[in-house]
Amino acid sequence: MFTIRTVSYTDPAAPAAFARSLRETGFAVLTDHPITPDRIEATYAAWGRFFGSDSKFDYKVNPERQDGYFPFKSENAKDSRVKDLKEFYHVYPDGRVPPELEALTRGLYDDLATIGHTLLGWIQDNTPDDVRARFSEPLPRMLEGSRQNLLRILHYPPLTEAPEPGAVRAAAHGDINLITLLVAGSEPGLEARDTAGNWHAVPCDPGMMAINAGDMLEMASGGHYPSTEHRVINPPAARNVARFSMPMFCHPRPEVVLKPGTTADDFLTQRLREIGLKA
Ligand SMILES: O=C(O)CCC(=O)C(=O)O
Ligand SMILES: [Fe+2]
Repeated sequence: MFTIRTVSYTDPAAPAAFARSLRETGFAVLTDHPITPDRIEATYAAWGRFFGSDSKFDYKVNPERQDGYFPFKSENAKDSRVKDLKEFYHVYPDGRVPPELEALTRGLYDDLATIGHTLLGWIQDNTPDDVRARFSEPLPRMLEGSRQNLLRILHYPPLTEAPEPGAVRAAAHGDINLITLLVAGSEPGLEARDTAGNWHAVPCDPGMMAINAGDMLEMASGGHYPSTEHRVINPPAARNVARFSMPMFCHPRPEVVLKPGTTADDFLTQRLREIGLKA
């Protein structure tokens, strides 16, 4: 059975149910979280204007710092030959954000980072002792003082022509980081894969937030929390519209040891090469 549990952020039983869902499926869905649908909609609208204007080309990604604008077809999933049908912008605390988007985006960034810290505390407290003993430090502490958390603003344009065979909005992949927080996308399309290879739509009604475990949490927990593959499928012909989403990737401080001999920085560098974002 592959059941992604939906838990209320305010329910005292939420932390245990949340950790259980992550353990069983690599995913969990939160309701009653503090980021309101209005705010999400306003953020998508403002970034939609940015992606619709040529000023985005003034913010082209700085390959050293990885901040800024990544044009359409920059990234491929690990081991995928074709590029994803998306353009996106990477927000880091030390990186650039266009001035008209600064207040909205930085506010959201900070609130998501705080929620991420809380959720890592829930996971920490609800992980069996033998697994917890592997963590080089408590999970929430891995995030404290981190400048590496990444808010990615994604724009998947409507499909204009028949895409290259195999090209999708986002090909199947696992995330690199500890956990990812995904407020509801502007359209459906996100799916998660169970261990038998079947795909399941991830609930994404307004007001929901999906959370998934990434490769770093899988590694640090010795596989207790699976980094479940997920993808974003192309829109149906009857609803060929743009889709916006904004995953917050919670990343440890670079020197955090994920497993003996591997720091977060070592792991990130290796994975960025694999997905074509770093030379
Ligand atoms: O657009 C989405 O809903 C998910 C995007 C995603 O999985 C990613 O960027 O890693
Ligand atoms: Fe992802």
